[in-house]
Amino acid sequence: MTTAIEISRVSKRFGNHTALDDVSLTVPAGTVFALLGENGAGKTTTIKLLLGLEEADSGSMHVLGMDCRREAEKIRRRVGYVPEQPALYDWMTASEIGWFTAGFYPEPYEQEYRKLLERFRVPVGRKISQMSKGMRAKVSLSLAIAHQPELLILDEPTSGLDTLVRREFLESMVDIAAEGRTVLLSSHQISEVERVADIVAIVREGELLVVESLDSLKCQIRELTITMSGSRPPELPCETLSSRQRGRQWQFLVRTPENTDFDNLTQQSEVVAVETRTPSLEEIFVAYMQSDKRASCTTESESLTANSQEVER
Ligand SMILES: Nc1ncnc2c1ncn2[C@@H]1O[C@H](COP(=O)(O)OP(=O)(O)OP(=O)(O)O)[C@@H](O)[C@H]1O
Repeated sequence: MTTAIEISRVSKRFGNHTALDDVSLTVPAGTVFALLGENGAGKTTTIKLLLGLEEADSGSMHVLGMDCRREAEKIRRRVGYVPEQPALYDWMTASEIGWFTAGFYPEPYEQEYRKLLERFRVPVGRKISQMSKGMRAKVSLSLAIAHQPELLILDEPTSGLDTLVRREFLESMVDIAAEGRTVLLSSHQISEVERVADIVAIVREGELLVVESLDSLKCQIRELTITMSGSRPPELPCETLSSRQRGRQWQFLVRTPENTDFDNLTQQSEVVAVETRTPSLEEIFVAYMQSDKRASCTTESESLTANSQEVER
């Protein structure tokens, strides 16, 4: 397994506020890796540290084998980055901004950029100031990928874009990963992430709660709806991420080994019926946000390694 990003025990504080707290994770090359978290969770901070735009207080970070502190400039040359609010020169046309940016990269940057504008149907002669939000986003993405970076980092790439543009963006990410390149994506649009991500990391207030392949998360997390004849809650033989009671019905999101058979729960006294369902990524995300316990990252990184090998195959 080759590694695109390696973050080891990184912490970052802004004054008294801890933006990242002892975060470690590995992004295998050729995957779409999604960083999920609520506002202020530390997603943008992670991205800025990776690009050397901020410096970590402790720990180490490597991108494509390069040290984020010492080799930031080299990293920025090899990585494509679409920030949350791309800063584009408003007075330039789409074509001019491509010509200008081409000066920083080897050929055939401009040619590739023009092909991308054509694919995204962006009018090349239109000034950035006269473009819609979606068109600007497409220009940003084209600028970020025209040098065919091995790693593309996108911070909230689809927020505020319409469904069709969002779909185009997501399809480009899948295409990029299919070519063996890596995409790191920070997002609030969880249902979209579910369509494209291979690996998901959930961050809450600077803490990494889980990092795992999406397939494995979806195999191991189940929603259980248990109907009881009395008021006592059922006893569960597994880790509970969230629970909710409505009268005599209990709903749990639980984490269990794959293929756990819950039928034998009906042997417990007062258990009348047990139903199971695979939750959506959004439901899993909400459960982690509401869980008060920090999940064991050691176990999960172990399973991540196993699952990344699965992804590679
Ligand atoms: N330059 C800074 N100075 C002070 N505090 C900062 C700075 N940058 C980020 N923070 C704080 O660090 C925390 C993490 O911010 P960050 O921008 O990484 O969150 P985020 O997950 O990207 O949020 P969002 O989804 O809203 O963009 C927040 O509490 C934020 O206020």
